[in-house]
Amino acid sequence: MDIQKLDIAGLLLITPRRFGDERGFFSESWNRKVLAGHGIDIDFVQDNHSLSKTVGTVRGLHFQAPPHAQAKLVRCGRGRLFDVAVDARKGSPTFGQWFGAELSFDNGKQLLIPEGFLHGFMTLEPDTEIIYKCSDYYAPECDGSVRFDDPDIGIDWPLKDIDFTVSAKDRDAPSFADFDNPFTF
Ligand SMILES: Cc1cn([C@H]2C[C@H](O)[C@@H](COP(=O)(O)OP(=O)(O)O[C@H]3O[C@@H](C)C(=O)[C@@H](O)[C@H]3O)O2)c(=O)[nH]c1=O
Repeated sequence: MDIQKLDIAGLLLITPRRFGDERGFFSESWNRKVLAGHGIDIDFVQDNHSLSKTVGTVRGLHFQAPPHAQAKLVRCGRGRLFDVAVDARKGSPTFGQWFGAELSFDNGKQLLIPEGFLHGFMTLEPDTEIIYKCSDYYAPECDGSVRFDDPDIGIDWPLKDIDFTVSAKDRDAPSFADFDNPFTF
């Protein structure tokens, strides 16, 4: 398992080893002990799985506020997506900065996102599936979102001149400057 620390403290890009043979491959998609050996011991309690039918579907930027903040371990089950985490921790030296990575079925990469980040993604292929572990249960009363195309964050989304598929909630999300930010570093 290759574990790469990123420039924003707490974010990790993880590439599990794949054991290929004539049947296909085998891979450990999460191993608590291995991550604990790198100082990250997260008690994941919920797994999420969603399918996005069209290219250019955007979900996010989302977070859950304390006391139900969530760390997430994100991977792509089918297709290809651009996954993004935004540092929303007030006082963080990288506050407001974002990191994005292509996660695909083929590359098997995973993004580990601690509490205090906004998370979102854009699909790059039809029928793309995302699967992610969460460290707290869904708590709709703590659910929040920020506009995915907020100019203050300035995410360089890979697809530009297409009609994005976005939920009504995400279309009407507040800006990064205006959202009720519960996170500190
Ligand atoms: C997130 C979530 C949603 N739901 C329900 C609520 C709603 O009726 C339906 C669809 O919810 P949403 O529109 O919020 O789904 P979606 O836009 O896919 O929301 C997700 O986006 C990504 C980027 C994240 O990081 C996740 O934490 C989550 O916020 O599913 C649950 O039952 N449990 C959950 O954990």
